[in-house]
Amino acid sequence: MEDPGGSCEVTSGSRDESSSPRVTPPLAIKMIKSRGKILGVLALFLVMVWYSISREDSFYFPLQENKTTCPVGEVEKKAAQLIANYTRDRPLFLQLKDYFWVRTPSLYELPYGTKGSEDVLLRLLSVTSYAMPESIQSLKCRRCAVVGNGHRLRNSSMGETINTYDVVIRLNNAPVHGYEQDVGSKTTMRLFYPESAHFNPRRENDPDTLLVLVPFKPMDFQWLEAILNDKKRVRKGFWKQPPLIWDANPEQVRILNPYYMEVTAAKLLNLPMKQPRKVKQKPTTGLLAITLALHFCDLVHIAGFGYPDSADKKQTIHYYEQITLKSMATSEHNVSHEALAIKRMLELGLVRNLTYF
Ligand SMILES: CC(=O)N[C@H]1[C@H]([C@H](O)[C@H](O)CO)O[C@](OP(=O)(O)OC[C@H]2O[C@@H](n3ccc(N)nc3=O)[C@H](O)[C@@H]2O)(C(=O)O)C[C@@H]1O
Ligand SMILES: CO[C@@H]1[C@H](O)[C@@H](O)[C@H](O[C@H]2[C@H](O)[C@@H](NC(C)=O)[C@H](OCc3ccccc3)O[C@@H]2CO)O[C@@H]1CO
Repeated sequence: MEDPGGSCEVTSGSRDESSSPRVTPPLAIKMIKSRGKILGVLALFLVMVWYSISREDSFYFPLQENKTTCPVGEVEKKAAQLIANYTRDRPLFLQLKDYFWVRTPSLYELPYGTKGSEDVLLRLLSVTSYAMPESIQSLKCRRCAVVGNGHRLRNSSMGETINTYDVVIRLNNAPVHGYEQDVGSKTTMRLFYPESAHFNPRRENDPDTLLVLVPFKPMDFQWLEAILNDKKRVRKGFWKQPPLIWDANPEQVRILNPYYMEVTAAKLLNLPMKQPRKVKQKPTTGLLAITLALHFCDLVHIAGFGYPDSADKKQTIHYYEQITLKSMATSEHNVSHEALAIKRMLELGLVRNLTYF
């Protein structure tokens, strides 16, 4: 008889092994085919799970983990293995009381301490705030994403994922406007120094973004004071012209505690706190931001970190502009040394990477 379905398959039967091959009815064929598909999908899923687990920088399931788990205490435990004398007791931002009432003398000058800058700080801290906003401080789980400015964010479609974190830390003048699909739009904190301040801060930040000044030299305080108190701007002493008009809400401005620069340099990069004049080396703002997150967050994921190979002269380094490693020739950073520090963090499971590294 002709197969009504028109496509009979010949299989080896199990009921009558000795007789000639059995003709399988169409329903059974469909079932076998769909079972095959299910098995295929399952196998693919298992491969993805295996791949995700085998790489410390899981990127298949960041959303789920980010949404459902709060690994309370894990960052502290692992960070203590990497950072000697690790403590969460130090305030993230400089506070007026340290310069007004107590005047705790700092051991170091900028960028590792505030020695010698007390007076300008007193003036600055009386016009800025220093507390962490309650909305951030009281988060049940501080899931943080630190977004580096690296080119590997370009066409990454990471924006939606990045926006799901409770705290999103961005750096310097890296734009979000026009890049939302790849880098997201939420910005909880932005770390910057005068030379890296965006000329249009309102466009690239949320109204409640904390604009965190990272002070590298005393002039950085002078710049902020002149802006906030509308004093005469000083043009000399900067390695690149910072904005002369900077339209930011003073209530959103904070000053980073140089303690975190000290920890990054001394504990993660083993840099001496006092360097000879000629051998100047300092951490990048990105590594500093990761250090900060390790002292504040319950979970730290990073994206957009990683420089091209030093031999690669053509590869652009940022997701938003066409410049190469050449632009960093006088930057005073050791990016391969930093890459090792980040790799150690990834290996420890202290941070996870949303892009590749
Ligand atoms: C010419 C120059 O001085 N460039 C420096 C720029 C520049 O001053 C600002 O972009 C403002 O224009 O700033 C730096 O950094 P930059 O602003 O380039 O990037 C911020 C942080 O992202 C990480 N990054 C960036 C690019 C890349 N391919 N891989 C990365 O991992 C780094 O951790 C980096 O810190 C800085 O502040 O650290 C470091 C750069 O050396
Ligand atoms: C996190 O560091 C920031 C950036 O990534 C660095 O490249 C930049 O380095 C500059 C360095 O800070 C400058 N030193 C001083 C004391 O200002 C150095 O100055 C040399 C100079 C001076 C005048 C005109 C041009 C160059 O220039 C470095 C950049 O080439 O520091 C950033 C934080 O400020």
